[in-house]
Amino acid sequence: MLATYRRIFSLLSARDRRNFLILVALMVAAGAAEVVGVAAIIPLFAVIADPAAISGDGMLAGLYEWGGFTDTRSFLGALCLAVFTVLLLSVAVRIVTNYASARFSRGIVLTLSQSLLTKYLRNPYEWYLARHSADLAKSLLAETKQVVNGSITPAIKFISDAIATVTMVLFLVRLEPVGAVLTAGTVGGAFTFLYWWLRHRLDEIGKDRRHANRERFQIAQEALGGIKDVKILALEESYIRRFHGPSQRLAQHQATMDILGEVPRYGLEALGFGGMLLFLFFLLSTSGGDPGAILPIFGAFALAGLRLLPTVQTLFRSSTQMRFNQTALDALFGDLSEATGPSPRPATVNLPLERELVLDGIAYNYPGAPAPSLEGIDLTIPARTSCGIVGATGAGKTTLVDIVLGLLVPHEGELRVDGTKIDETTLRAWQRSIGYVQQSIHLTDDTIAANIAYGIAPDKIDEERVARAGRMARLDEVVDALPDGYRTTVGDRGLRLSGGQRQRIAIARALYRDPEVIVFDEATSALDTVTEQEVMDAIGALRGEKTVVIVTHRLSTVTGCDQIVVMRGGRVEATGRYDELRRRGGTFEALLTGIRGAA
Ligand SMILES: Nc1ncnc2c1ncn2[C@@H]1O[C@H](COP(=O)(O)OP(=O)(O)OP(=O)(O)O)[C@@H](O)[C@H]1O
Repeated sequence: MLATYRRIFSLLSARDRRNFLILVALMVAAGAAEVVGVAAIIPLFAVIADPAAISGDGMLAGLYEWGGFTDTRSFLGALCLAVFTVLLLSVAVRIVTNYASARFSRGIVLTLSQSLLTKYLRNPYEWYLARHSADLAKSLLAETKQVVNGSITPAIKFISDAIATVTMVLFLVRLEPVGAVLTAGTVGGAFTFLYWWLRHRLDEIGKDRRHANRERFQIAQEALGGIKDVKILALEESYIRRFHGPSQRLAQHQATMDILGEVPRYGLEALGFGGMLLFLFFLLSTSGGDPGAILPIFGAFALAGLRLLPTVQTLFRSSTQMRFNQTALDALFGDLSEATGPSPRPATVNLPLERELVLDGIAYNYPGAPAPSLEGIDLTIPARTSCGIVGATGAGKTTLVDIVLGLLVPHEGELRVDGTKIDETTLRAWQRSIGYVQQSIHLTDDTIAANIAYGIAPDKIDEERVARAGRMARLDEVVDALPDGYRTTVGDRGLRLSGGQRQRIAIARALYRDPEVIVFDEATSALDTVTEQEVMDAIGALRGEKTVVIVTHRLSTVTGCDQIVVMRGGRVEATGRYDELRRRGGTFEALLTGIRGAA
């Protein structure tokens, strides 16, 4: 349990820690208020047991006189009212403490998911290569909630209940040491033994709950993300069945956890009742059988027991919950404490490409890959020219483009823009100069304009820029035919648009920020030849104005390029214009005649 607290504390921000200390102070006040509430009953029972207590020189007699009471009945009535008020006040303090605890826990969900998203987004691109996006989304949304509900809230509740219990037990010890120590020892011992006995089972189901939840997210993402394949291959039933297994495990583990946390309640009620009878017997035998002498103490113990029973039960429940959710907490802690690389400095200006882009002796190895994916790449791309990168599958085209985009950092060699080396100090400025179009665009369910001005707040969208980017991408002919023009909604993930239209939106998106360089990564591969021609016309219109890099399988896409780079096995095999390369043969000739496997 200490490990849970250590982890939780390390996840809290300085502000959260400060608030936590305030919360603990409130909990101590609530514990004290509870004791006062119970202690208030003692004078009441003392008067009931012995009305003579109001005469003489005791505290009760003093109160009787100070209040100007004339008979025992009215004094008892006033005492009842006072006890009730004290009890109400103690309940009010408890409500305020519980409210503060709940607010504190809810606030942590926000802090945690925010820090996790910050951590994820600041990680370099390479970090994402080894991760499943469904897993990240699950951690961000579902697991943070699970950790807060299952670990942090119970941990806070545990402290609050422990403070209340300890304060009350200390008060009872002062009142009647033997009875108090015996009761606390029996109940505490029974709970500790039960927790010890259940701990391995809780670890086991806690671990499997996390696995089952991960499987659910993966299956849901696969099924909903690939809905076309699911429909065509009639995989609906198979996915429904696959989803059922982990969902059932998840529900079962949660139910087991709930019942394990509740089981001792029934035992505790019986134990409490039996204990009270035993205590009564003990008091009667030690007081010489005088019921009047034992009534105040017994009353206080009975009331304290009434207040403590649910508290002790929650103490146990909180500890089992913490144990059950330890795996989720550990995983979240692991993600949050993972070191991120240095964040590239933000840039406010572009690093424009005026003369040439140089790749000098570039080599790159994917993490864990046995062989380098790029080696000895020397390449010069003059500004405002077009460069086609071709090669068989696995030749290293995408890796090369990711290096140019600054997503991957080369292990050897360097990338230079007009002589400036691209490193973490210049990366952001370089990336501001690049527009990127990939094979399939991720469209949001928003207007065409918002999709072109991707990532920009709706009130900041520059409509003129949208129209200009649209014109350059040859999108205006499509948009002009729509009644709402650029304000037309594209529908979830662009289902209402054809492939060519979607790709033209992708080009317009890349052009919105008016970049000097525009990179097309298999941007036309998924299109038919007629649609490809439309998109190629749009790309052709950029020639001479922008530096264009086109990665493709299809040689028809690069016929007009100023330079074509032929990749093979992670190296540059040849460079030249289309006709030159055709004459030279080699991989280019093989690609031309459709022979694959040259990589
Ligand atoms: N995340 C990765 N981890 C390990 N190896 C990788 C990873 N991505 C690519 N590779 C390897 O790097 C090499 C180059 O891959 P790359 O994707 O750059 O080729 P490509 O020419 O773009 O292929 P394609 O035309 O099929 O997209 C391949 O051998 C591939 O297996």
